[in-house]
Formats: sequence, C-alpha cells, structure tokens
Amino acid sequence: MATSPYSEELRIAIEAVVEASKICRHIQSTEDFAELSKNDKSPVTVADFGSQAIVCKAIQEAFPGDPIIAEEDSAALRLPDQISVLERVVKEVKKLQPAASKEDVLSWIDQGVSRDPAPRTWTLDPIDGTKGFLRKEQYAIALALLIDGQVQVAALACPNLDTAESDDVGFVFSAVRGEGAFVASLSSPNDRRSIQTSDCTSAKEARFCESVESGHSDHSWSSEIAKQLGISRDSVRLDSQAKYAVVARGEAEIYLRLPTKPGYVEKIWDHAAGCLVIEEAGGTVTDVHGYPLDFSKGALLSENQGVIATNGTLHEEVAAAVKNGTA
Ligand SMILES: Nc1ncnc2c1ncn2[C@@H]1O[C@H](COP(=O)(O)O)[C@@H](OP(=O)(O)O)[C@H]1O
Ligand SMILES: [Mg+2]
Repeated sequence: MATSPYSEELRIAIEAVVEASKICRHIQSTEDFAELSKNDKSPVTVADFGSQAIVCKAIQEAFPGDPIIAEEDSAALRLPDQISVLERVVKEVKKLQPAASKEDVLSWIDQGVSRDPAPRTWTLDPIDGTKGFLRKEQYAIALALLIDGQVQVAALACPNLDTAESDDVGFVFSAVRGEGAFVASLSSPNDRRSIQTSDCTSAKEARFCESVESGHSDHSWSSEIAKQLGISRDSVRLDSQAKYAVVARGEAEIYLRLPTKPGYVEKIWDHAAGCLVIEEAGGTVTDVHGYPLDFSKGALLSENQGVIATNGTLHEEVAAAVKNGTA
C-alpha cells in the first residue's frame, strides 16, 4: 500500500489535539474557567487560550512556516487587568510544556492569527462549542490542514463524547482525504478504527442533530423540515463539531445548521475538520442551498450559508426538504 503523503501531518495533528484535550479536561474539572467576553460577546476561557497555545506550538515546530487560521489571539491576555488570566493560562500550559514562559505562550497563541488564504494552511478551533464547555457538556478541539482551499487532513477531539458501544468517554476522530475516517479513544489515541456513516435510506427513520444554542441554528425551521421528512423523534441537541462526529460514526443521519440571521457568516474552523471526517466516513456536506462548503476564501465560509450534513444516502432528500421548508 502506498504511504499517505500526509502521514506526518496526521500524526502531529492527532497528537496536538489529544494534548490540548488534557488542558481542557483539567480546566473543566476545576470549574474555574476565568471566562472573558470577546468583542462579539461570545465567551472565551483559560482553556481556549491554553489549547490554542499547545496546538499552535506543535504545528509551528513540526511545519515551520505553515500559517494557522485559529479562532483566538492574545490581545485580551496582554491587557494589564487580565494578568491573572494570563498567569493561569501559563500555569496550565506549563503542565505540558514545563519550560514555557509568558512570552512563549503569548507568541504560540498568536501563531494562529493568519486570516488570508494560502496554498497550505491550518485551521484551528481550540475549543469549539465554548458555551457547551462552560455548561460541562459537549465541546471539541478541531484542527484541519487545507491544501489549495481543500481540507486534506482533520483531527477532531471530543473529550466529553460518549458512545452506546462502550463505557468510553472522549474520542479523537481523524481523516486524510481519500483514506477514510477513523476514531480512537482519547485514552489510547493510536488505536484507531475505521468509521462509516449509517446506511439508513429511510428519512423518516433518521436521527437528526442540531446546536443546543437556538441562536446558532433555527430550531423551529429544523422541526418544520423534520416534519416534512416524516421524522417523529426529537432532534438530539449537542454543541460543537461533535455533531459531525456523531453522524460520521453512524449514530445519527442528519446534522442541520440553519441560519438564524441573514448576516452571519460561518467560520472555517467551525467546520473544516468535521466536514472531512463525515465525507471520509461516506457522508455528504453542503450548505443549505446544496453547494459544497468553500474553504478557499480565508477564515470565512463567505460563499455559503448554513450547513446540511448527512450520512450521504439521505442527502438529496434532506437538501430538497430544506429548500422547500420555510425559514
Ligand atoms: N449566529 C450564529 N450562527 C451560527 N453559528 C454561530 C453564531 N454565533 C456563533 N456561532 C458559532 O457557533 C459555534 C458553536 O457551534 P455549536 O452551536 O454547533 O456548538 C461557535 O463556536 P465557538 O464555541 O468556538 O465560539 C461560534 O463560532
Ligand atoms: Mg468555534
């Protein structure tokens, strides 16, 4: 078998999100999040910064010169009145990187400030679903490599995700384009097994998932669509790209993300990793108009609106229902 051209990228990416999960899990267990509010009023915590520092350091060291489009930057941490938050971030990072100084941590975080499209670029959401993280529910650490605007490598850690199949909690999903999708327990990340989307062909039997936050996806629109498709069971609501993971491993068939307000533009770090994991597991991802997600425009999915992700076989039917459904 030919060796994967991205085996090193995959190895480093999985290792980085697994390491970042350790910080996130520890901070979540303390319940002391040192939460700040960003300009868009969304929350950010010590764990978001710590996770971004750890992942960006790993990528920068392994692939110097690769730009990273990540969600956070260090500006808030550099403010004199936030020194205690910075000290806490440094303390957490030092558990994994004992020699790290304040300046190291700030500069690792700022490795993620690229915003322009580049032929080869990484995208990172250090904590996707920060609101879920604060509720002690689902969140993800999502890392992907884009080559010429196409997602080629994905690593997606879901530290609070469980499964019907075992007592395990916490998984890392991964994929390289053309090579399938895999899952491993966070406790033994090298023990990867292949995953596939479900083979369900009857829309009315489908299980569908959506955001917990009604501000992120229109719940009344999705229930209209479910009705049209003949789905009687309630949606499963969970935060973060864990939704992509659940569809990828065949535990749900549909993930709908239906725009709540016309001006909102989705960010690439909220979708790149999950999108490749589903596609490589046999599923399909488009926006609400049926167009593929276009990751070639920098940080924003500026050509798309919302997301429809399915097991593949149901995609056309679901996309048609979304088109016909009323917003
Ligand atoms: N109006 C909106 N519509 C869609 N997504 C939004 C939104 N406002 C914020 N988001 C994004 O929704 C993400 C969480 O998605 P979900 O609802 O699936 O958990 C947030 O990621 P962060 O938590 O990383 O900030 C944020 O980027
Ligand atoms: Mg996010």
